[in-house]
Amino acid sequence: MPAHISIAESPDRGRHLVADQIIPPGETFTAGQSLLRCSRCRLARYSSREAQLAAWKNGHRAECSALRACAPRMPPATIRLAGRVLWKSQVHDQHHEPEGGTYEELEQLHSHWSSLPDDRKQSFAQMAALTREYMDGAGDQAPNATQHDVRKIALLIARFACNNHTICDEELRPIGTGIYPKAALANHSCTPNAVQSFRGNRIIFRTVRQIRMGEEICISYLELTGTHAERRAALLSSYHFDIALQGLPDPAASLLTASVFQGKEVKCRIRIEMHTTAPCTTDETDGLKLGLEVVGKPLDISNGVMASLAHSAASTQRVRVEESFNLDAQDLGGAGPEDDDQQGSQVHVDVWGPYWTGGDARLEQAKRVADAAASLLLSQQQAEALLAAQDPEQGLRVATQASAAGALAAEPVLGGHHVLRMRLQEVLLRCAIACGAWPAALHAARSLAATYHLLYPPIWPNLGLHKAIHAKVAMHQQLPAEALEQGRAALLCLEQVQPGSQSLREIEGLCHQAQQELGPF
Ligand SMILES: C[S@@+](CC[C@H](N)C(=O)[O-])C[C@H]1O[C@@H](n2cnc3c(N)ncnc32)[C@H](O)[C@@H]1O
Repeated sequence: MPAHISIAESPDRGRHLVADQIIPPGETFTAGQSLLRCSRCRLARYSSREAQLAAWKNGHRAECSALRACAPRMPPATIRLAGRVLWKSQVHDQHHEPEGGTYEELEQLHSHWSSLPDDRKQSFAQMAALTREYMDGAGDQAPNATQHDVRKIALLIARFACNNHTICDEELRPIGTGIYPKAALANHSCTPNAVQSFRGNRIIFRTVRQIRMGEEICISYLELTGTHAERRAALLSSYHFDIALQGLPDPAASLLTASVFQGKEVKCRIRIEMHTTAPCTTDETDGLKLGLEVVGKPLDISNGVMASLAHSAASTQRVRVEESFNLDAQDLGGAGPEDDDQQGSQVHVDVWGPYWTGGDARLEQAKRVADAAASLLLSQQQAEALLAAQDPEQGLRVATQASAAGALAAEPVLGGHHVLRMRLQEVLLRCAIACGAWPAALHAARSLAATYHLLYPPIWPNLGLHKAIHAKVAMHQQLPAEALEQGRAALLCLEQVQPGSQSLREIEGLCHQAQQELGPF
């Protein structure tokens, strides 16, 4: 661990990383090269002859025999990774402790075995049996049965499930998975103050805002544009902890779900997510009782915002509604952004709305929302399928039609920043780029920029990459001023989270070209 970061432990969050001093934004620290890595390639790749020799000594010799024994088939990534870990654990090099962590450190990580449902236990046990079979293929290199019994391997695979990192390239495309026992000590937050990136098989953490002394360093285990419900379900099923219990009021006692974001540029952002829940009390005024709270502080929301909340708060048991709003500081009363500690952080507000209990008018509205949401979802799925089938033109047609239908509706039921609209625009953008439809791509890039601004922290890799794409598309459309503006914004972001990357160099070149086209003035 770097000198200014230590490991702490608490009953509710387990072990976690804590800053021992103020850490400025953009600071990097490596949590090590992977003890083991599965690159999903056919053959292991090495950066140098020394690395190759070291890997041979560290277990690749056995791995190579096992891989040859099952060729031309290739074991799944998890099984290969488990094999690598176990072969490597047999080699005890007393002079060299792997930078990423030791096998002993790996064994201390959570497996959550006792809380796993039986079908998951069974599936891990099956994978363990297959790992054993694969490892036996190494012949005289195979581990002996007592060293690596199936139960032990199943526990190891369960540990992978809640500690692995997905290794991504610079464009954030997944290229493999790795286990990093030291980096695995970083806990999750939906308002992370650090982000992980990869250079080769090395994992690097970067701070995305200033971290106070004593503050926990957290990354996000998930894509941040996922809805609260999606994030909650994924964290519960894969990582066995519940974000609903963290700083949120008891769902049974409140009515809607939202997250308020506070940042420097946009003072406050509110993200509303609707869930259907068991019917609960409503007040006499409009059938809606808002139980809003910002991490324990009461939230005083103005009437105008209450009206917008009420407007979006239509839901049925089938459909979840999520929208993002810009709020002025005064809308947030006592929870305004003057508190410096809250700058750039996201504050959750829980609001639950059993709208179907509100009489015929509410039911009618809920039905319209459900129909609009279902149509957006269906079009998005169709466009994704067409893109995957190498037919981006058709995908673009489907997505454009659905997008236009929503925009042209006399009274759009779902707002412009609705999560389903965002997902439709994402596939529309990919289709448009794939078939060179630059005007459509530019339109989608602009509309996504507005939504991403509400959902991501100001410094975040996905945001930087989107601005880079927006800049490239604007350049294609011969709009150098827009390309320069977006390119510079992308540079500001990527310099902090991906310094030295190829994308960064490309955008520097693009900004230079846009500047030249604009001329000296
Ligand atoms: C990758 S490990 C992080 C290190 C872990 N705390 C430990 O003690 O080994 C993931 C596990 O940490 C715990 N965890 C991570 N983030 C958490 C959070 N925000 N709240 C509670 N527990 C969390 C969960 O048990 C999760 O399965």
